[in-house]
Amino acid sequence: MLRFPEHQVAGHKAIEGKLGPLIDDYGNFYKPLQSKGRGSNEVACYKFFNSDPRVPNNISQRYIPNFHGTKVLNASDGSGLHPHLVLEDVVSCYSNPSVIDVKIGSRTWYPESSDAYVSKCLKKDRESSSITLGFRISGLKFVSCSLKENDSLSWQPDKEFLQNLSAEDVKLVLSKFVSCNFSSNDDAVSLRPDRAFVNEVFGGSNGILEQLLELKQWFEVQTIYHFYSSSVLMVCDRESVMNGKSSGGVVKLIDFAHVVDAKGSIDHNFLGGLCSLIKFISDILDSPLDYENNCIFNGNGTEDEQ
Ligand SMILES: Nc1ncnc2c1ncn2[C@@H]1O[C@H](COP(=O)(O)OP(=O)(O)OP(=O)(O)O)[C@@H](O)[C@H]1O
Ligand SMILES: O=P(O)(O)O[C@@H]1[C@@H](O)[C@H](OP(=O)(O)O)[C@@H](OP(=O)(O)O)[C@H](O)[C@H]1OP(=O)(O)O
Repeated sequence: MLRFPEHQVAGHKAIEGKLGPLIDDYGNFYKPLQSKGRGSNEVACYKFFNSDPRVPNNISQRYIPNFHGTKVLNASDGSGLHPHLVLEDVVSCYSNPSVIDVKIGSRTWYPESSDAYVSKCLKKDRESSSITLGFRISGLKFVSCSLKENDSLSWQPDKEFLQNLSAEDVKLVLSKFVSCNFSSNDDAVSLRPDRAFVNEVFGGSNGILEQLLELKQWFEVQTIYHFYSSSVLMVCDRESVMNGKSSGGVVKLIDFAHVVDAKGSIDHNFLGGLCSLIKFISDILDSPLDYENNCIFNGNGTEDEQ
């Protein structure tokens, strides 16, 4: 039985009669091929990552979701049969994952985009943290550890909220990804993050920071593709970490609709954004309390002095 992916945090969604991804009980994530060549571009990329020896094994096996070809399925929008990419559902092995989708790059439009497309992307890049930080948080769903009755267990702010985050807000949101101390939607933006899992999830030899650094090493040399508008998806499951079942978090590279031929040059746009994200995560690991002592998040994308 196919269903809407309950842990999907960004992108086109299979809700309100729209075309979006579906999942099954066997760990598959079915992403509909998008129109205007985006779907076929993505299929070509996944095929390439699966088979081309120029992509090192540590990159293709660890950071790219497994690809199982394409399958024609009934589309979520009721329009009939539609081809879908069959991907590994990278959150299927977790019961309550926290997920954050970070769109990398200060520029999300690809070369040869139409003027209208450039304007659309540039507007979003300017309004969000993309231009200033080299990345933006496209979506998230964080699960708290609260076992109190009536407490909401997850925080999934809307798109408008995420679109307006300052650098400090981004730091706080990333801190919340590794924290335990929020229990309702409102608390989620007003409490100081306790960073209960910062070392387990961001730190350590298997943690997210190390994974991002490994990805960065590849981007420092790869001249095959430029990844416009692609995301780094970061996942952690607090229960598994607490029970010692899983170490750290998981990093995956997703969304290859606008990946283009690099023509032999480094992808500075992606590399720059990745370095910036790495810096944010290193800072959170290295100086856990420096900014939390000075401000709290008031939920409006601004800070209040304490
Ligand atoms: N392989 C996967 N396993 C689990 N979840 C996934 C996977 N791929 C994508 N997702 C979920 O779906 C969301 C959207 O993915 P993706 O960016 O590929 O879609 P999109 O519709 O192309 O996005 P956009 O509208 O930004 O172009 C991600 O934020 C993530 O929550
Ligand atoms: O609707 P489209 O043409 O698929 O374009 C989507 C766009 O609608 C979507 O924005 P929003 O409507 O959700 O605000 C973009 O998401 P971001 O806000 O994360 O940029 C998609 O990236 C667009 O897809 P594409 O970039 O392939 O044109």
